[in-house]
Amino acid sequence: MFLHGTSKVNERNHLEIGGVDAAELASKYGTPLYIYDVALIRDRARSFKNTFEKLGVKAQVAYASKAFSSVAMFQLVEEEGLSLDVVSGGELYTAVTAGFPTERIHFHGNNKSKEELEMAIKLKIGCIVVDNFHEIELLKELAAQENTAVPILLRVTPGVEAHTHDYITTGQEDSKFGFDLQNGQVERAMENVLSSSAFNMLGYHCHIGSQIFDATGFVLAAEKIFTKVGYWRETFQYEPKVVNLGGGFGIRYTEEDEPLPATYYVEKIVKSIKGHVAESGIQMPEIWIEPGRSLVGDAGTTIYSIGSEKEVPNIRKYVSVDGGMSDNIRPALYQAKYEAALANRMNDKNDESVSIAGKCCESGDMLIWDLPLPKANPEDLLAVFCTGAYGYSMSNNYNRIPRPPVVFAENGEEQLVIKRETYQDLVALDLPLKSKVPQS
Ligand SMILES: Cc1ncc(COP(=O)(O)O)c(C=O)c1O
Ligand SMILES: N[C@@H](CCCC[NH3+])C(=O)O
Repeated sequence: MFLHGTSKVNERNHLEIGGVDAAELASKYGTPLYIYDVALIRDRARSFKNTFEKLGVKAQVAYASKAFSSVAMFQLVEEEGLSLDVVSGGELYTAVTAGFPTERIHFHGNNKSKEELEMAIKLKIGCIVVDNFHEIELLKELAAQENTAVPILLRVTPGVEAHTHDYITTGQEDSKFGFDLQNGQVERAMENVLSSSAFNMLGYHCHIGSQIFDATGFVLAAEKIFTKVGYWRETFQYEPKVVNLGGGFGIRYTEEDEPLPATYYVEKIVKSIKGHVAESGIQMPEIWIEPGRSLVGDAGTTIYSIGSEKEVPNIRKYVSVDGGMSDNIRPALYQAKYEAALANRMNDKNDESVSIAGKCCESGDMLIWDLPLPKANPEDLLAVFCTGAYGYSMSNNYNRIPRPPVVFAENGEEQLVIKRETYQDLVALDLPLKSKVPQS
């Protein structure tokens, strides 16, 4: 078992996060429950920011809010001086509700609606990351309507294969995202955008994928963009003020994962871009990045109660918990692996190997296969580590299971930042049937 950030085992043999006893939080708020180690999030944020500062590079670190978005989370991001990447009207609305400075918001997405774009323009957000030709046309219309020039980055697909799960790689040539670097799409987009008063083109964006464990892909993506920068300058008399290399920095879910510190990625990216800048003779652009998982992933822990068990003789023992793919779809979607321990019996000896089943009506709702664990009893608590990214944000109401609450813990204090959904919430949008069975 390995613990992250401020997590430790306290004198009661319980898991403690941010100085707060996780078992006590479970009894106060019920299970399942997500707990975030706020100090760890701050630490990660500062590490990205400070490295850029030390290297003397103008930068923006934008939290990719799809990893975990909530009003309190966005306020924490604002406190730490990061920018914010949103991908939908809903994330944008949450940011506004949190009072997040709109000029530090960047808007992504491969199919933003006209309404979403209008909302973003009216809010005067920092930039829209333009993904495709349809979006260029929508933005022209809206810019004219609002009588403004929209700050944009062009999302470029660099043709770089990130070594990660197929569903979370995005920079390869065959991708739904962005303008292809290889086949003239970027030039067509630039021609269009640079000749229009609707846009203030800040530069280029690319994102090669997620849960990546080396800097090579980022360096390669920068190289692919900069190979063309000279040509673009000649053709369009255009130099980027910003180069955004996206997110995707990997974290340690299990002992097999070997993540690199934020400093390493940032140093490699900055070194590579400085080299290209010197070679091409352009002004040093600002460097932007968009970490999501690496800011919040290992700061989150989910606490479940143990329930039923089933022994399949000579094959395996299933132990079920009171959540599952409704609060963590990653094992089912990406075969993602997690570590876990009994939160109320942390240092007890492991007696057996069990497989942790969720409570959803799906055979594929398995959270962890073959987990070494002490013999668990109903009402013991299972802590699944590293659920801070794409856990709550991808949670759902399958089987009409209410979403769990979220608690922030820091310096021995806790605060509830998202309430547990209720059964009333589940039916709040439902309307009764109008029609009646025809009478014969
Ligand atoms: C455009 C973009 N930026 C940033 C991210 C954040 O990625 P991660 O959470 O892996 O850092 C994503 C998600 O993969 C993304 O699609
Ligand atoms: N949701 C994914 C990552 C994709 C992020 C969005 N581009 C995960 O849980 O790993």
